[in-house]
Amino acid sequence: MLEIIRADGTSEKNKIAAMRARAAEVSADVDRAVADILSNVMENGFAAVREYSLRFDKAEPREISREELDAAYASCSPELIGAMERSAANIRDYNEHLLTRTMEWRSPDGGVVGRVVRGLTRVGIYVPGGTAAYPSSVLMNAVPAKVAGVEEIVMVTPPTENLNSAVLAAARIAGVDRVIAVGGAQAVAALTYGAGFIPRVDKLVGPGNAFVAAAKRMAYGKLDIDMVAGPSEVLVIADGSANPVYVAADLLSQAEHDKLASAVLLTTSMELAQAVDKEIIRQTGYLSRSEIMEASLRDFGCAIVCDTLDGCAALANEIAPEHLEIVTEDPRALLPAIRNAGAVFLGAWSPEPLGDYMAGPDHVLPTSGTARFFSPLSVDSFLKTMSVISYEREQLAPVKDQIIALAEAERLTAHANAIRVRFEDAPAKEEF
Ligand SMILES: NC(=O)c1ccc[n+]([C@@H]2O[C@H](COP(=O)([O-])OP(=O)(O)OC[C@H]3O[C@@H](n4cnc5c(N)ncnc54)[C@H](O)[C@@H]3O)[C@@H](O)[C@H]2O)c1
Ligand SMILES: N[C@H](CO)Cc1c[nH]c[nH+]1
Ligand SMILES: [Zn+2]
Repeated sequence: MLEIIRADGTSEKNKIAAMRARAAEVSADVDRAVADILSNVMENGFAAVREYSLRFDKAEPREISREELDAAYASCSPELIGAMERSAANIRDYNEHLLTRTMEWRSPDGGVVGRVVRGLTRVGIYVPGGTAAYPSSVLMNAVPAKVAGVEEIVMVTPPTENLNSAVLAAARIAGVDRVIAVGGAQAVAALTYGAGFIPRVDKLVGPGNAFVAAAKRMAYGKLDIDMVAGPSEVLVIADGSANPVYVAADLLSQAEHDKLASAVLLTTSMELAQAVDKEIIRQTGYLSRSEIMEASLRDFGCAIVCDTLDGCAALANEIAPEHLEIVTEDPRALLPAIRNAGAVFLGAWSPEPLGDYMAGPDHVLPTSGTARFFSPLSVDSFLKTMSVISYEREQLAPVKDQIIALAEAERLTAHANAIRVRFEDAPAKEEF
């Protein structure tokens, strides 16, 4: 059941504010719990990680062996392996197109300048596994890291029944170096401080529930993070031409992730909003995770009927959703009006699950309004760059006086000296 609101300048703003307030209420409780977990692991190391793992997931943290990965791969059906290989190939191709390459060129002074690109050394990837198994998230995290040339990829995921053979096979396909069965905020803490056999990493990426998202946010500074990728969200902008069956299905596809997931319809057609509501009830009737979907639609779902598509776009930019579908007569025409979204899906044949599993762009995307400033996970998330400067005497000579003038303006005489000594009659090397 979807609450339908007619936009009048106030009602829709109140609804958005109420959804935000509800999310903030949940996250205040979560933050308190996560702060305790982080400080306990910092003080007590692996013993604390183990205690939380037993408490929340009823299992010991452990490392998965190469043999287990091979056996898991062998036990998957050829169809599933084929689907994962194709998904991995599309993610690889997409990220190879994006890859920032090392570049060197001559500056206006004639010296050589440039930027060399390096993959990060050791990266942690978080693969969720509390209420569902996510082999696709293994690929979406690890393949871009591989394209970037990361030296060591350490994957963590909760030690639950969701750590199944598809997840392990995906790790093998993507070339993950180590798989450790540990999840939640305790996994984030272990990768932040190092705990027993769980190594400290330079950067931690990947989505997770509210506990994981809060832990990453709090750990930032001790390690780098990609973004806050928490409970899933979808926002559909549709006009009267949209098929309500498809729109309802797409909203439900994200509502099923989590009771904290959000699914919102912005439309110019009251008839469509009502038809989508009916469809949601019909489709929820035969889908398996109806309890989760009903809770997320109740607390974080609604349909808002606006006067114009530009009005829909303005509201969407304010919400800054993780996924934004545009299902209108001319979807591309609305794209220039969109500024804030993790990923935009154009038209009825680009449903959100296409992006979750296959198209190539990442499904690890910013949530909770952070698409205002965060970008999707990609090869860029795993790269760093260093600049390179290489001048010869004849290129340094014409700019020496200006460097000295700048150094003297800053009263940094040693800086000026380092230039000056090169152009004075210095003692010959042998005299030292
Ligand atoms: N944004 C994205 O790119 C993206 C992609 C895939 C999934 N998701 C989201 O990831 C989330 C996956 O959540 P999940 O729960 O299935 O798996 P998860 O691995 O993120 O979280 C499970 C962990 O949460 C911890 N936990 C559970 N209850 C706790 C409590 N009361 N106190 C402390 N810790 C607790 C447990 O340790 C458990 O291991 C969903 O919200 C889904 O929407 C997001
Ligand atoms: N929609 C999720 C990102 O919010 C990603 C995902 C994985 N599997 C299915 N969906
Ligand atoms: Zn999804």
